[in-house]
Amino acid sequence: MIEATEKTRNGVVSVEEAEGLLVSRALPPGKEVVELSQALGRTAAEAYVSPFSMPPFRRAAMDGYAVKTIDTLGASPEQPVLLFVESELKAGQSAEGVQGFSSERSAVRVFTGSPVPASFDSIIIQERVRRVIGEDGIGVAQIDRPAERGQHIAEPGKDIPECSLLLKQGKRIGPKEMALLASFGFERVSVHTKPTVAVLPIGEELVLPGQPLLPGRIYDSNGFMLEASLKEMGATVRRLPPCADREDEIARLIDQAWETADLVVTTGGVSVGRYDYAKPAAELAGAEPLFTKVLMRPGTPTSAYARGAKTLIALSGNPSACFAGLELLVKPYVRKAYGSDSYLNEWESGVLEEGVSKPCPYPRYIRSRVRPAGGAWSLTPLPNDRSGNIAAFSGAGALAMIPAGGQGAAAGQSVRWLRLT
Ligand SMILES: Nc1nc2c(c(=O)[nH]1)N[C@H]1C(S)=C(S)[C@@H](COP(=O)(O)OP(=O)(O)OC[C@H]3O[C@@H](n4cnc5c(N)ncnc54)[C@H](O)[C@@H]3O)O[C@H]1N2
Ligand code: MOO
Repeated sequence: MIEATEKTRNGVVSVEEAEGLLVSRALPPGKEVVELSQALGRTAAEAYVSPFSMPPFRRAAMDGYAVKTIDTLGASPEQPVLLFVESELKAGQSAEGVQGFSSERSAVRVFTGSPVPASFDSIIIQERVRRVIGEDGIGVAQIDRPAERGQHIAEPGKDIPECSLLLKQGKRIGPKEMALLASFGFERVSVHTKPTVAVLPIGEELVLPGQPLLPGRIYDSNGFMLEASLKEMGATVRRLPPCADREDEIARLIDQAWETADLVVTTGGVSVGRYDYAKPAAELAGAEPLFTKVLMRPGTPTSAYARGAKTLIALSGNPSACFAGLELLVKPYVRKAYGSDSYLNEWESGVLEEGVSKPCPYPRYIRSRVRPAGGAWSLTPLPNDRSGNIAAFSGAGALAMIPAGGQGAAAGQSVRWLRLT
C-alpha cells in the first residue's frame, strides 16, 4: 500500500508527506457533458480551443463613420473634407451586400459592434464629425482632420486568433471562463465528474441546530464547516448527523458511507481518550492506517486510513484543528479528485507583523490577517487562536506557518502562508 519512509513507519508524517499520501489516493475523475450554464465551478475535462477568430469579423469599436483614410488627407477646420454617407450598418447586420460604396469620397455610418466593410480602414467617432445635410447620419459628413488608419477598428482575431487555447484541461470554470466558452458558442462542456464526500461528526456531546442545548452539549459546527467548504469546492457532500462515541456504530457508518463516497471525513474522537473511537472504528471497518499523527499544531492527532480505493481522513474535533486539517489535507485530495490541474497547496511567503509566543514542537498553523505592505505580504496573527476556539475563523485570510523548534516567531520574521478562500 503506502511506501513507508522512516517517518511513516510509525504512522507519523509531516504535513507535506500527509498531503502527498492523500493526493496519491485521489482517484482520477470521470467525464460528463453538461449545459454551459451548468458548468460553473466545474473542471474542464478537455482543453478548449477557439474554433474561429474573435472578433469574427472586422468590427467598429466606436459609434461614428467608417472612412477611407486616403479621402481625409489634408482635412482641417479651414479646409474640411466632405464625405457622402450613403449607408448605415447596424450591429448585427452583415457588411456583405451593402450598397453605396461606389462614390470616391464615401463613408458608412457605423455603431459600436457594427461590421466594417473591407474597403474602409478607419472609424471617425461621431463627436468629431459634423453632419452637413441629411437625416439620421445619412447625407454628407464634414471631416475636420485626417483619419488614422486602423483607428477604432477591431480586426478579426485581434482579440483571440483562431485555434488559440481558451482553457487547459483541469482548469476550473469560473465566470471568466464561462464568458470565453460562451463567446465561441460552446453549448455544452465536457467537465470532470464531482467527487462525493461523506462528512461524519463524531461525539456524544454534539447536537444539531434545532435541538435543545442540554447541559454539557454543544452544537455541531465542524460538520457544517466541512460540508460548506467542500460544497464550495464543487464536491457532492453528504453530511451525516453527529454519531455517538460507539466504535461499532462509527465503523458501520464509515462502511456505509464508502458505498457512495470515495472519501469519508470524520471529525472528533481521534485523540487518545477512552471514548475516542475514530481510529479503531476505521480498522473495524477494514481499513489500514496511512498515518496516525501529523507533525502539525493544531491537529496533531489527524489520521488517515485506506480500504482499497476508499479513503478516510479523521480530523480532530477541536474546531481550529479541524479547520487546519481541512485546509492542509482534505482540500488537496478533493481538488485532485475533482480533476483540478493545481491541487497541491500553494504556499507564499510573507512577514509577520506581530510576534507569536507559543511553543512549537511541530509547525504551528495560525489564522492570520494578510495584507500587502511595501511589496511584500504582511501577516497579523488573529488573537484568541486556540485549538478549541472559533473566534479567529472570521476575518482570517491566511494560515501562517510558524516553523517548529522554537517558542514561536518574532515580529519581522519571514514565514510561509496559505491563502484561505
Ligand atoms: N491526554 C491527551 N489529551 C489530548 C491530546 C493528547 O495528546 N493527549 N491531544 C489533544 C489535542 S492536540 C487535540 S487536537 C484534541 C483532539 O481531540 P479529538 O480529535 O479526539 O476531538 P474530541 O475530543 O472529540 O473533541 C475535541 C473538542 O472539540 C469539540 N468538538 C468535537 N466535535 C465537534 C464538532 N463537530 N463541532 C464543534 N466542536 C466539536 C469537542 O466537544 C471537544 O471540546 O485532543 C486533545 N487531548
Ligand atoms: O494539536 Mo491539538 O491539534 O488542537 O492542539
